[in-house]
Amino acid sequence: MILGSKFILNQCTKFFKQLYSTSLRELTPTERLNTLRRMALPKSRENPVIMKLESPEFKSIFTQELNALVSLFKEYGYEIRIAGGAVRDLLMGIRPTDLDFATTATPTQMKDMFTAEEVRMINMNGEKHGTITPRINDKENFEVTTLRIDVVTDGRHAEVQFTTDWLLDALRRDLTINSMFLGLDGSVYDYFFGYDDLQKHRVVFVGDATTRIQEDYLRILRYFRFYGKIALEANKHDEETLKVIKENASGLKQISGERIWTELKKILEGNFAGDLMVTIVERDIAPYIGLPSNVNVEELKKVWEQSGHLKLHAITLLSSLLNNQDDAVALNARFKLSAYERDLAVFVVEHRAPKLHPNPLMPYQQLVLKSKYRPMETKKMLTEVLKYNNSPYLEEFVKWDIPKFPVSGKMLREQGIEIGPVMGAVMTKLKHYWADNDFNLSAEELLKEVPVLRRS
Ligand SMILES: Nc1ccn([C@@H]2O[C@H](COP(=O)(O)OP(=O)(O)OP(=O)(O)O)[C@@H](O)[C@H]2O)c(=O)n1
Ligand SMILES: [Mg+2]
Repeated sequence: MILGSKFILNQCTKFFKQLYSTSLRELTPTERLNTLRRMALPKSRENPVIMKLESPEFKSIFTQELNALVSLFKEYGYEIRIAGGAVRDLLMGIRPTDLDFATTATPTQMKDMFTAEEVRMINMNGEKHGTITPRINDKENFEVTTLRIDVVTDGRHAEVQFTTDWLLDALRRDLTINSMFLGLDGSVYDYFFGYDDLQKHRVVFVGDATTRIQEDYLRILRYFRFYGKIALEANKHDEETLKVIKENASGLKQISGERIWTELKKILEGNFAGDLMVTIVERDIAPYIGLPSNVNVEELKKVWEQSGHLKLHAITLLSSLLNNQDDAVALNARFKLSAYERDLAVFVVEHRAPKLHPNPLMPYQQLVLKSKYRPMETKKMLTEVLKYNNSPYLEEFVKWDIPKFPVSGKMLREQGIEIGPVMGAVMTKLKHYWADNDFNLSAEELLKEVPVLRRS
């Protein structure tokens, strides 16, 4: 029985590969749809409606505006359903953050309909790929995308053909768990056993994994992100999927650093982040996403094991792979990090080596006042450093209030120092002196040092 189903699966996979070796582009539009459908059928469910959803999360998505949108499509005789991520989330009992809609109406049909009904449409950039965004009652926007197949993909951009076949739109999606539709009456349409995979906590591509990945190489990272989201155990990957991922990893080179970082960050913030990063490194994916070729995977393993429970910032965990500050600078060049993320990467690498002092927190407290960043920001970054090291003093450091520097500008003016660069320089030196003396000096004691510091 098991052998039998494996045989069928292999045959299907062969068939998929054969088809994609002759480009879809060479076929006529009708031939394309027919061929894809023929290919998909053996892997799909005969009756796609698997249940009726009635959960409170589902009910909570209905607003007056959504009801108006749905009535409009009904009136004009077009089908509309919720698609992809939101269906997955609802089936997991999660209220989705955003809803994507799919429809049998073409973009032109939608435009005609909304124009006739005097519904404003915004952001027409998506039209080429089938997306129209009506704004209902001047209150709520809905992204509605025409069912489509991807005719040509270069791994980043798609040339699309519209269709009214729901199965084919499901087939072009990345993972089975992301390929379901939800009718507004609660009917769940699941062509590729996404619900079964969700229940089994399995992350697998729709149809042929190679094809799905080559349509958009970012899907490699999406695989790991969704693994973190739905799997129950750290390292229970489908070996065949990992093999295909490894074979295609070099395609990630052509994906923009910003897109990679958006995805990678979510992996680093999710479940099993450290384990997933280890897999990413061990399957030789790291160099293609802009990580150094000689990443320190042992350090990552150590940090994950000791500090994984501490909710590390994505950058903190990622920094464990970096060998030095140059690596952090290179990472920023590829990922276009935010200013804080960039500073944090450099800072963690610079300060992660334990600092020895009879009073273990003192070097960190001193640094808060002495670093080039503002004290609050330095404290935040140092908290990450202490988490990185799973320091027993973490809690104490977080609770520590940054002491108020006792000397004011007015006091310095009374010492004959003019407002301006000289005062700034003296103030900084005084602050360092104060920190170096463990914050124990009073204003008078500090002011005594002014003439000395002025000369130095
Ligand atoms: N590279 C991609 C990106 C998206 N999709 C499809 O488009 C849907 C919406 O994409 P997106 O919003 O990026 O992801 P979600 O699955 O909705 O996840 P999230 O909750 O993070 O938004 C996905 O569910 C999937 O069906 C895809 O097939 N391939
Ligand atoms: Mg989404």
